[in-house]
Amino acid sequence: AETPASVSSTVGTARAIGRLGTLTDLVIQRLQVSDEVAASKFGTDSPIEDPVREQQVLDQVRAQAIAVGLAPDAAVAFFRDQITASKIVQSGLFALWTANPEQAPTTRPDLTRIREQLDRLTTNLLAELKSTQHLRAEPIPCAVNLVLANASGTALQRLDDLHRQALRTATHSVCRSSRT
Ligand SMILES: O=C(O)C(=O)C[C@]1(C(=O)O)C=C[C@@H](O)C=C1
Repeated sequence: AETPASVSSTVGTARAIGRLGTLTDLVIQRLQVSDEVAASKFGTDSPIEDPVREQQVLDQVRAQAIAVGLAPDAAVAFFRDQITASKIVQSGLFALWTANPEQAPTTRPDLTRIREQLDRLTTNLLAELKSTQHLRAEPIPCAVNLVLANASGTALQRLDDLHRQALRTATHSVCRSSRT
């Protein structure tokens, strides 16, 4: 039988299953970073929605998509979903922390640092969109792999209802976003 230590180290390195596993892991990481974004803003004057930053993210996506040979409009659409999903997580956590102040974060992470993390995830997500583009153009294999990756990623990362809902929003166009 495995000891608790080996179980937790297995979980720590566990990866979502299948050909969309890495993409799904990166999408989940971005949602988990959104918890940090929420913690950086909660109890401050900074609103969840920052249209100027959103435009910066999407401009960066468009430029990098062209550079790696992805259809820029499809890449931008995928990242609009990632931003929507981030706002779902942030609003859900704000509501939770407002109703249950004892669960609110006690330290406030630096948003500039967190955005650097998000920028690195943008690059990694675009690379993964590129390396899955042929699979994503095939509707049935894509759908099968997406279900597998989402189910395994949800279980391995023990996502709660809020993050599951965000994951669905974040991945709903994965099997269409390879269109040129
Ligand atoms: O950078 C932020 O302030 C975030 O909240 C993250 C993020 C994103 O997902 O990239 C989400 C919502 C904001 O409108 C801008 C950007």
